[in-house]
Amino acid sequence: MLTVRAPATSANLGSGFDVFGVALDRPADVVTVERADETTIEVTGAGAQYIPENPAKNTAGVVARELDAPAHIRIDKGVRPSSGLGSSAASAAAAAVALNALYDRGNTNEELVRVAAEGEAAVSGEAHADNVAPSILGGFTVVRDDGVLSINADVPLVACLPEIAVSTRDARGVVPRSAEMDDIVHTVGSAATLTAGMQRDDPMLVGRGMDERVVTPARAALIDGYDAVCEAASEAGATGVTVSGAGPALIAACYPERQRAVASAMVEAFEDDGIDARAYRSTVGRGAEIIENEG
Ligand SMILES: Nc1ncnc2c1ncn2[C@@H]1O[C@H](COP(=O)(O)OP(=O)(O)OP(=O)(O)O)[C@@H](O)[C@H]1O
Ligand SMILES: N[C@@H](CCO)C(=O)O
Repeated sequence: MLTVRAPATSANLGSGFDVFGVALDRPADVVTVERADETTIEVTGAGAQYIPENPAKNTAGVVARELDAPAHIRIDKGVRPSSGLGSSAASAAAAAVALNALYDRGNTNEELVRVAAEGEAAVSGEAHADNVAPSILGGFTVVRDDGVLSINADVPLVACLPEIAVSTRDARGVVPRSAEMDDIVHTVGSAATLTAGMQRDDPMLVGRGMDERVVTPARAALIDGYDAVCEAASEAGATGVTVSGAGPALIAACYPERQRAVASAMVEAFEDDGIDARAYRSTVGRGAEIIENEG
């Protein structure tokens, strides 16, 4: 029996649609695996009632199939589904790390990112790896077709999760199919600024680098209260705010001394709009870890 904790993540960070991701300190999924003749899944925790236990429809079950590693899989959800905090990815990442160790498969973490992305494909229709990469590797990650980079960074973040659901499938449906050249140039400038900010542990550059004009406005329209929450976060000292993943969570960067105020301002702004919300204060966190191994 083996247990792995895999963290929530925030994908895109505005300018890095389907490319950038970052591991958060919390929340996290905890996945326990035991060898079995065929895969079965049991889900408890946040939003468990919305998550299929059929292995073909659960990201962890798809990972077990991809690794040819049948197991009884217990998923304790810390990351609520349809949150924009990489819920389906956290289970996929934890299962990949756990089953790779349980069956001694010897895959590298980079190989496990590809396996876990197949789990994501099963639920969202596309194998984007920008949540599973940081959930497995930790840090700030850059995913391309030809590989994945991970760098450690020390930048305070606030993820604010309102009590509304937006499915990744729906949020991918509103992404424009084309963009104007000046918006593309702007996005490249932002993405480079954000990457430099992560390298330098500079919250101002990270926040400025979140600015993006094509995907974010289309997604923001699906999130009640978006403009008011961004404004409140900025007034409280956020250096940048954007949609986390496919939403409805928002992610903000800030200096350490402003983190508490930014978190409160975001929650209050959602509440002023009649929407309950909670904030997670985080830094750029670690990736999936084995927390129990009973041989
Ligand atoms: N192990 C799992 N954990 C969570 N959701 C799962 C899992 N397996 C399948 N799903 C399904 O995946 C969907 C949730 O994934 P979705 O990508 O919409 O949310 P998310 O992972 O929180 O968002 P994002 O990718 O934007 O951060 C739900 O339909 C849920 O039933
Ligand atoms: N890059 C993905 C992350 C959500 O799974 C998206 O924004 O659709």
